[in-house]
Amino acid sequence: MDQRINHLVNWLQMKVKEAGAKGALVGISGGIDSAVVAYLIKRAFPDQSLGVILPINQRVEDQTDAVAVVEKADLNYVGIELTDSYKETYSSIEKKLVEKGDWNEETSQLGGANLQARLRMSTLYAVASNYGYLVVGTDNAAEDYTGYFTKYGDGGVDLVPLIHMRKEEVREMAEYLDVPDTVIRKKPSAELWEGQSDEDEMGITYEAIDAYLLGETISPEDEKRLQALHERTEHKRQVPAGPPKYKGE
Ligand SMILES: Nc1ncnc2c1ncn2[C@@H]1O[C@H](COP(=O)(O)OP(=O)(O)OC[C@H]2O[C@@H]([n+]3cccc(C(=O)O)c3)[C@H](O)[C@@H]2O)[C@@H](O)[C@H]1O
Ligand SMILES: Nc1ncnc2c1ncn2[C@@H]1O[C@H](COP(=O)(O)OP(=O)(O)OP(=O)(O)O)[C@@H](O)[C@H]1O
Ligand SMILES: [Mg+2]
Repeated sequence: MDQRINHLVNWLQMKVKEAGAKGALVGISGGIDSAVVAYLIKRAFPDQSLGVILPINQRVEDQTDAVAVVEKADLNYVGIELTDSYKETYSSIEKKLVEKGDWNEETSQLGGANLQARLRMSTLYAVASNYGYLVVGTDNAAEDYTGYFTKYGDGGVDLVPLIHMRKEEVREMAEYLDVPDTVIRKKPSAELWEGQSDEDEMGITYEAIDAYLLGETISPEDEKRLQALHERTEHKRQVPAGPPKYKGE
């Protein structure tokens, strides 16, 4: 495990150097993926790394866990409360679209959730530019395969060190790094609305996704679900599409 961690730490150092940047930061949610990245950037850049805690209607337990992570990782950190900014932006959008008679109540929960992720992304880039740091993402192999992230939200980052790691491998690394127990045992959640759970929303367990990624056989229903998620989100793993170059005249 030490070698695997060193491999990621060396890679982070190389990419930051290549970019001419000074260090790296990550958004800290109180969840396991960002906790592992917190420990990795601390190892890679002991004096040039930052954890950024960005609460939006966040449960107190998760904020406590986020602080426990940065303190245990000995990572420099800053907290920026985004609840009011989010509420103001969301309600301005809602007000105008209601006035226009175009407001779609059905898509509003997901629209609001993705706005939260994109507001965090914009904030992380503003903070990163202040320090001359790169923004490190937390997507793992299971989230990447299923497209379970917000395009240009939590998916809008510079580097993705965990991209080849199954959720189970993230957990193993978290245990090895001594991430706080409550964070390791917590049910994975994007926390974008009350009671949200990754597995409930995806309609498949991480265990099944991990097994599939390992080449093992999973139930036909799970495989069908996984393929549907993967295909539907292919656009998120690509650069934005443009038309073929016009060759006339
Ligand atoms: N074929 C296509 N080609 C090009 N673009 C396409 C497209 N289909 C949709 N789009 C665009 O993509 C948008 C949909 O993608 P997107 O905006 O990402 O939204 P969407 O995939 O609908 O929702 C994001 C999902 O990720 C989850 N999430 C978000 C954030 C964090 C976490 C977490 O685990 O912490 C999880 C969230 O709960 C939700 O299930 C559409 O509104 C459209 O603009
Ligand atoms: N309150 C928050 N403050 C700062 N960053 C956040 C916050 N909420 C989410 N993020 C960022 O969005 C990323 C995506 O969230 P996601 O839920 O997938 O990861 P996680 O919370 O670290 O782990 P888990 O998937 O097990 O919940 C987080 O890793 C973090 O970088
Ligand atoms: Mg989470």
